[in-house]
Amino acid sequence: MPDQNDSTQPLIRLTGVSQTFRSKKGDIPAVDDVSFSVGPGEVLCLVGESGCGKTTSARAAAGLTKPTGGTVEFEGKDIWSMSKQEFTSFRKSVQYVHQDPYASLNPIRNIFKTVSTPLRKHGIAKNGRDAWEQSARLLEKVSLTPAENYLSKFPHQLSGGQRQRVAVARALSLNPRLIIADESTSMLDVSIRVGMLNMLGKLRDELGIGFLFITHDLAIAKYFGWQGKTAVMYLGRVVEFGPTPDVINHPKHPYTRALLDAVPEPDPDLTQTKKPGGGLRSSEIPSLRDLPSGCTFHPRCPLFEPGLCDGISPQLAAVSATREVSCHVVARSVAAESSSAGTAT
Ligand SMILES: Nc1ncnc2c1ncn2[C@@H]1O[C@H](COP(=O)(O)OP(=O)(O)OP(=O)(O)O)[C@@H](O)[C@H]1O
Repeated sequence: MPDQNDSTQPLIRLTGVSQTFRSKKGDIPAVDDVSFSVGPGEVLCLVGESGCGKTTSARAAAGLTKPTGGTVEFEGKDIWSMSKQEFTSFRKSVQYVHQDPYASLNPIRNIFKTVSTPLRKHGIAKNGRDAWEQSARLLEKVSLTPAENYLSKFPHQLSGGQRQRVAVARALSLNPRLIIADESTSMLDVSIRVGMLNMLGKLRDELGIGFLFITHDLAIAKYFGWQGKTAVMYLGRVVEFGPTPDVINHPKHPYTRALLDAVPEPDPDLTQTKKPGGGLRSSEIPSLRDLPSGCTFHPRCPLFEPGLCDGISPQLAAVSATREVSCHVVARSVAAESSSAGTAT
């Protein structure tokens, strides 16, 4: 059963997941052959430009859409082969916190009603008084204190940061094992963002909640996912994967380097990684309906080699014990480095 804690399995595992949307103008391969997993208390950041398939992958992980290919497992069990009861239990265990809390909170429901509805619906709160007390405790967990000051308020009476905390409190009401946070801090001011990220980090540490954290901003991945892993996505595919410090301090894929170059902030660690040549040949993102041949990044890539990169599609492959990169040129130079190291010894 998904509610039971099986520590040998990751919470969520996507294997070869693809999602093609049908449209009148043609198919849209939004996600192609994406694999990743997140365990209890772990953080995986999915990073990439708008439209690269982060939300589509996250929605597949949450069971909100059934992918057109591949499998999604929760604690080792294929979610699309689960019984109705198991699927309901899985959906409680994996909670999605949306980008825009104002859009996801019902404006005519006060905060008590917002937070207590799942408690009542799933029989977690026995009666009105219990629902009030549990809702207050949930608000305290997200540092909205004293909770009594917030329970009777409506979303429009709260700041953006406070609304986002209410959305997290509502997600916590079902004791989730995994939270999918989709750009959940992008609409907030920097100081409020940091407070929110610290609060999410506390939930990860204290409650052992796993996080799939979706962001276009590598600086946010660095802050929240430093002890976790980062997968960089481009046009529906993962192009680089590894421990966050390695990906950020030693980016290998030219797209990851370009994303780091685009981080507009005086962070000395990130600035140090900006290397000449990380700049793109083109700023234009190709259409998913008309993907470039070979490596789909080749029209923008500073390492582009005609005949190789526009001819063969690279696979995401291990370049070290912990890193995977999808790039012909990087794979070749890693292979050359290891063979010359082998010759030297
Ligand atoms: N239901 C849908 N029908 C058709 N196309 C879709 C649908 N959902 C997403 N897409 C398309 O799939 C692609 C990937 O979208 P997705 O929202 O997953 O990207 P994203 O990386 O999360 O972007 P953003 O950061 O802007 O949210 C986009 O081109 C998008 O327009």
